[in-house]
Amino acid sequence: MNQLRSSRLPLLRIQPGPSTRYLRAAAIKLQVNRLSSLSTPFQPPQTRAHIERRSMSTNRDVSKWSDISKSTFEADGSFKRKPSSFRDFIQKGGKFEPEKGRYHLYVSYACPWATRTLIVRKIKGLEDFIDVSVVSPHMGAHGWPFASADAFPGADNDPLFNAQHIKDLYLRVNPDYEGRFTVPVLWDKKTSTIVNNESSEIIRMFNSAFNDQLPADRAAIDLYPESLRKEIDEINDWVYDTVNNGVYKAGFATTQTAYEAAVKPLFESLDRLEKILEGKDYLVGDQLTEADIRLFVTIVRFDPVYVGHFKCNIRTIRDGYPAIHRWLRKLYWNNDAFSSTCNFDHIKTHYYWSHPHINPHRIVPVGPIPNILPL
Ligand SMILES: N[C@@H](CCC(=O)N[C@@H](CS)C(=O)NCC(=O)O)C(=O)O
Repeated sequence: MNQLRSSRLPLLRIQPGPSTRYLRAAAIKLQVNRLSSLSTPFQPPQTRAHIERRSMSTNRDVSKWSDISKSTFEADGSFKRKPSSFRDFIQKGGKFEPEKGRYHLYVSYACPWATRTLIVRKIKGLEDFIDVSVVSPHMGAHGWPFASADAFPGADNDPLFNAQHIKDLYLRVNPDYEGRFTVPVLWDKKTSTIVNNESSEIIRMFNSAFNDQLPADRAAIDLYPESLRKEIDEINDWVYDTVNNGVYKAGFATTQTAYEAAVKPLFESLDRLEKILEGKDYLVGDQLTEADIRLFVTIVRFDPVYVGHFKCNIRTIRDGYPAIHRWLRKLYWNNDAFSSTCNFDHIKTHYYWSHPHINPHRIVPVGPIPNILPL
């Protein structure tokens, strides 16, 4: 009782009534619980920075960046993608040396940008060099959750910190981080930081940084060969703007004008790609390059998601673009790097569930059946 009296806890006031005895017992139990949590005997010493970091990452309201339904759009109703924030490189002699097992890749199977990195990791045979964790496709108010927060089939827990969401990793690196909590994230276990969160740069690193340590046949695979760089850069440029990002610009537009300003160039670019791919297996030269990988991740999502969810419905790939369709199916059915990294359940669930501002009832359409046609 002495302890009770000396505590600063306000005593609960209980009005007399039929269940007074039950309430009084509950109130005493509550006081005791509060006291025992106050008198925890030993707390491991923590640095001030540690305490601040923890409280910043847990208490600060970051929903403006984590919750896509709170996104603010441009005044003209258009969607503008912000540049990625972490732009370091894995390279010999640099801050981030190419070392087997040092780096961890956080991805979503739903995300086209993240899937680029999975495809290149597989093509280059880097599975033993860089381990991967997959988030749940339900990107909600806190952004991307790990399985511990949302046990979706195929999702993983965070093996490094048991983080509940991708945002926890960003805030661990920088408690003041102001930006979107995107995947992919390439994480350095040695210095506990994010090396890079820009897929176009991660795939370049995977293409060459580990070559010295890879078997000769894998090291020889070059998805960005010197002789084709100019052509690859040129095609990447307009494909990024009008196709990869074009589907998002159409889907996230909040005015008719902004929507049409995105959907028309998108289909003009598909028409252009159709011509390029007539009688060809690859976009640039006669070999698989990063240009194919960067386009593939958008095209494989096109009929199952972008046609309906993002209103990119002037034509479908399967009915409107025979050359693109053949190129898509050849990559998917003939190369395991493309099919094994493609999870249509995660893809469809993510888009239709995660954008309630577009699809308020979160109903996932059943079709198209099948998601991708046989060759
Ligand atoms: N430029 C980045 C874009 C990555 C990106 O936007 N990822 C999306 C998923 S497809 C994301 O994580 N969005 C979370 C958000 O915006 O809150 C890259 O290519 O790596």
